[in-house]
Amino acid sequence: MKPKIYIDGKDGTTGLQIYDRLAARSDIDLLLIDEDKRKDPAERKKLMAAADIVFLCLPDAAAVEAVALAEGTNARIIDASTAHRTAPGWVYGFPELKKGQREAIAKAKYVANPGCHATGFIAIAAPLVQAGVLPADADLCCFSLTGYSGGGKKMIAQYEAPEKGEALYSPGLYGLGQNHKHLPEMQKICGLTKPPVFTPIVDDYYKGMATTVPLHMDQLTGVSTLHEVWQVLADHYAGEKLVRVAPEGAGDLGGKLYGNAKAGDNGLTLVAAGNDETFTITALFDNLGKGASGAAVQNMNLMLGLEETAGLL
Ligand SMILES: NC(=O)C1=CN([C@@H]2O[C@H](COP(=O)(O)OP(=O)(O)OC[C@H]3O[C@@H](n4cnc5c(N)ncnc54)[C@H](OP(=O)(O)O)[C@@H]3O)[C@@H](O)[C@H]2O)C=CC1
Ligand SMILES: CC(=O)N[C@@H](CCC(=O)OP(=O)(O)O)C(=O)O
Repeated sequence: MKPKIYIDGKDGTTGLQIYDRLAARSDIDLLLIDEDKRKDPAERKKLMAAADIVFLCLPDAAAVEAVALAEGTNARIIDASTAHRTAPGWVYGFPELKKGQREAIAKAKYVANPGCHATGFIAIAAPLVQAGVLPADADLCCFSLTGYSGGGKKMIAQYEAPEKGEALYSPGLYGLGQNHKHLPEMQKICGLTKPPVFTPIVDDYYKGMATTVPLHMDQLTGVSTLHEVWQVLADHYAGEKLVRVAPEGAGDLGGKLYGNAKAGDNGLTLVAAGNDETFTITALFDNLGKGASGAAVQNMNLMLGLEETAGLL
């Protein structure tokens, strides 16, 4: 029997993108809810009870309610929201994080899919902390560009309104109170003692992210060249199919990194550029790919014992 999958919130930005990645697959059965009942708790519960895996693509509060709704069923849950990413009993859905992470995801009942900005930051900082190169108490900064689809249907409507305000044609810095909802997972999953100073920036393009951590070499221990830092990342991600480390420098990319470089892709590319004193490491990916829906499908594949990249390459 094919595994049964239900996407709660299928008509939202993340839900639709998961649907797009699964609709043509013949190795799973998608359970679809009647359009007029998509917010009806009783009907949603019925589909959850029939499903092996439920994706939650809902606002945080609705995701918490949905988990309660699924209680008592055999459904395993992949939550795309921020609600459970640092919650006990949930496995963080970033398989490349460390040894044993994919096995933990494969067995989990509850998987929290990473935040989009958090995905970029963690892809950079976690391997450096694990290798002992980046001290856990480092004072870090991070800035992160995202397309407007990162804000879901409401933000998409604002940016695509025919008479949008002049400001929306230019990059917008937000989270200036240092209270962005991804900060707790950025700190905890990397094993840092304090959060980075974080500047997310949304701009007038649909999708794609460039998340950057600038570093001074004297913040690191046991390394003295950019090449050695690059090597730590290259070793960590050796053999990975969805995360790759680009050759050192931004040369291959014409010396410039664009926020939409990986739009439409499910992978993530790390670029280390600069010199042996000051440098940046940037994660390029799609907020709707490795930053949300692609990652969610990768986690589903692992949980079902299927090829991890099925439907993603
Ligand atoms: N967009 C992105 O790049 C990313 C999003 N996420 C997270 O994924 C989750 C979904 O975000 P996103 O897809 O962008 O948001 P959207 O607003 O685009 O979609 C949310 C969907 O949930 C539906 N919904 C809301 N409340 C309920 C409810 N009680 N029962 C059933 N359905 C409900 C909405 O219905 P309606 O259509 O009527 O509004 C909508 O279709 C969020 O938690 C977000 O933080 C995570 C990573 C990246
Ligand atoms: C442009 C924009 O507003 N983006 C959202 C990120 C969306 C996202 O990643 O949501 P999760 O926290 O559920 O992962 C933000 O920064 O809040």
